[in-house]
Amino acid sequence: MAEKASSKVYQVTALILAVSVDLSLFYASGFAVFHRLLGGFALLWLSAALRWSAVTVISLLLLGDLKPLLVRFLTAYSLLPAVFETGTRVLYREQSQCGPGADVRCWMMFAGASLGAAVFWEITIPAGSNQQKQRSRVLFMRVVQLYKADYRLLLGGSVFLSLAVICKFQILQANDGTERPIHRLPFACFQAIQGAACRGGLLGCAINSCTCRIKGKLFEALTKQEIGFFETTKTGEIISRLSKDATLMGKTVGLNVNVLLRTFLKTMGMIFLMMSLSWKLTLLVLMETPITGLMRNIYDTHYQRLSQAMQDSMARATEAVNEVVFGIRLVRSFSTEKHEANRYNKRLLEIHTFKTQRDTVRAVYVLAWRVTGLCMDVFILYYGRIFIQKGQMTTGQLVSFIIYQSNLGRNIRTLTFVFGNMLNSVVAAGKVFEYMDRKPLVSTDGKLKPDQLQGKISYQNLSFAYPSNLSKIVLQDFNLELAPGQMTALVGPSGEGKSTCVSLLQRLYEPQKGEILLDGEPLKSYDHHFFHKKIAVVSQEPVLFSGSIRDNITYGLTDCSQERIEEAARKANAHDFIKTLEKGYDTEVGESGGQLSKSERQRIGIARALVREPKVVILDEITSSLDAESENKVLQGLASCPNQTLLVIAHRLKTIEKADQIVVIRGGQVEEKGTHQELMDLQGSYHKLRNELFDEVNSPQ
Ligand SMILES: Nc1ncnc2c1ncn2[C@@H]1O[C@H](COP(=O)(O)OP(=O)(O)OP(=O)(O)O)[C@@H](O)[C@H]1O
Repeated sequence: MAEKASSKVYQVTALILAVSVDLSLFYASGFAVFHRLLGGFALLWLSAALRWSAVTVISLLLLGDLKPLLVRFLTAYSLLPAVFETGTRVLYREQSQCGPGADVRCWMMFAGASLGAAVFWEITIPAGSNQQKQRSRVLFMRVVQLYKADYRLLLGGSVFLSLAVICKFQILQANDGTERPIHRLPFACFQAIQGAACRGGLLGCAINSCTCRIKGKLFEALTKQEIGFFETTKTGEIISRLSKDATLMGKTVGLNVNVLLRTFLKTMGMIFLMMSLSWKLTLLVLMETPITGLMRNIYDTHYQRLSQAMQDSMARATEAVNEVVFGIRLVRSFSTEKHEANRYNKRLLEIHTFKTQRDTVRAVYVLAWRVTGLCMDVFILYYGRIFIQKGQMTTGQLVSFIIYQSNLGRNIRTLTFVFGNMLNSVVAAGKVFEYMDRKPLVSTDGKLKPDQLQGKISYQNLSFAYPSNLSKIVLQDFNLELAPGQMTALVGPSGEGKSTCVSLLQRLYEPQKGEILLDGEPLKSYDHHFFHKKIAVVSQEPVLFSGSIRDNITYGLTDCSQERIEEAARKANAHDFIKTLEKGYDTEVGESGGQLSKSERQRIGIARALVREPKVVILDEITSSLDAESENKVLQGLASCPNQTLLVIAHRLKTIEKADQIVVIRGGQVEEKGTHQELMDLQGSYHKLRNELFDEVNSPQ
């Protein structure tokens, strides 16, 4: 306690000492300058340097470590009096009121101004933003690289841009009331319009072309991601990156850089013209820039936050619509129309709230921005009048200056706006590149493509949890062998890991421990296309894409003869029903195969798997949509390919009994395995399970 109190006393004493030393130095430097002890500016700046050293050393002694904001404050605070005095003497050839005879009001004014400047600096260029800047630069250069293919369009656009800017100046100069040739005005106008139109057209083409390229690349990268990625990333976010962020990113170079460059050139030209009329008024006008920059910065932060929140709500609203459209049968049969309408209204209200907040922020910003512009106009008129009275300017020059200034004001506002936009587009580019650069956790760069494949599968000490729920171990030390040419049936209670075994064999996920071998080689060492041609899967609900039956059967294959298609369809027991259709194999299946029955979709799914002549066939509960006869025919068809390894998840007793090996899975492990007879004799899990299934099948409804 006593220690704390003494430390407080020490700090207060040190602070008083620091302020006293600084005030003494402040007055001493004023006194020395006043009496010209060392002569003019040299002394002014020497005393400023001395003050800076003194306050820095004292602050270091007091605090031990100086934060960047404090360093900025101390620097501004020590140097400001010297800057102010030098400026007044050079510009007005007189001493400022805060010169040698300065009083404590000046001291406080400098302290306040320095604090304001340091805080402004901190907000606009925060300390530690170097890393961020470096990253933005790298991202920007990467976007520029993407524009490489459109360099001709960009080059043409830049030429027309320069032309338009030059002509605009000619127009302004011809109009500013000074003695410049007016007869060239119509030509300059024509050139400016032509330049602007051609520039817009060419750059627009470049933007569109680059945006398409970005979207294409992003989509390609997305399709390579593992399933876990899609399970852990929101659909709305993926769609937002593909649509909004990719579009924003495409505009980075083509639009923002173009506007930035054009406005920058115009601004520079305007400043030059204004300087030639009155450099003092020009400096006054330029003081608006940091203020509008700061306002824009604050506005951007809030606007982006609210826009993001609004987009998230929009994605949720779209999701709600999608769910209802896809599940309209369920909605109707549970009569939840009102409930769904309320749910959607709630989402709309959320969007509306964020939109209102965002618009309010925009309105406040526009108001502040207009008030700043108005204040600047008043200042210009006030000082302009003074300069006219002093004979430093003519009325004509002031009018010309005001014309330029209104142009400059517009340009400065455009510059801050485009700069903000550019930062946004670089942030968007960062998000897009994050997906483009993402390496899928399930790699697809294996090279192995053996001429002969037996189809022997071994699960070795496999442990696995789904990426969306890593805490729940689904398979643990799982070991299993599937022999070539044999049929293995996976059975077990629901939710014990049967489908997970299949997903891992398809390489939809990567196990956390252990691995699966195909003919003694890890699955990941096989070439991606080769592997998926050799392992075919038919799932419970096969997905069909819109197109013909033929397109769906040959999905992903480039050359596939009609005989091969028909043979696969026969094995899948699909050929007969396809032949009865008016257009046969050219019949359109509709969106997601909606024009076919569940069983027909299933059989086309089986034909699609078999046409690839795979070595390993996986049937994941196909019995749920096939009747016993169809399933029998499918299994017979599969039996006609004796070398195929068949893995079946089934609940139908007859299917299971036929298997060469039956594996009971419970708790993510193999509990029992053997033939039907062996397991029945064992009187264990399988026996019990079978009795349960038998009871289910025979129970009176
Ligand atoms: N994509 C997923 N993300 C997270 N957990 C999952 C996922 N898929 C399945 N699970 C969980 O993993 C466990 C095993 O599921 P799996 O689908 O492999 O069981 P199953 O034996 O095939 O069941 P069923 O016979 O009902 O199809 C379940 O507890 C399930 O909740």
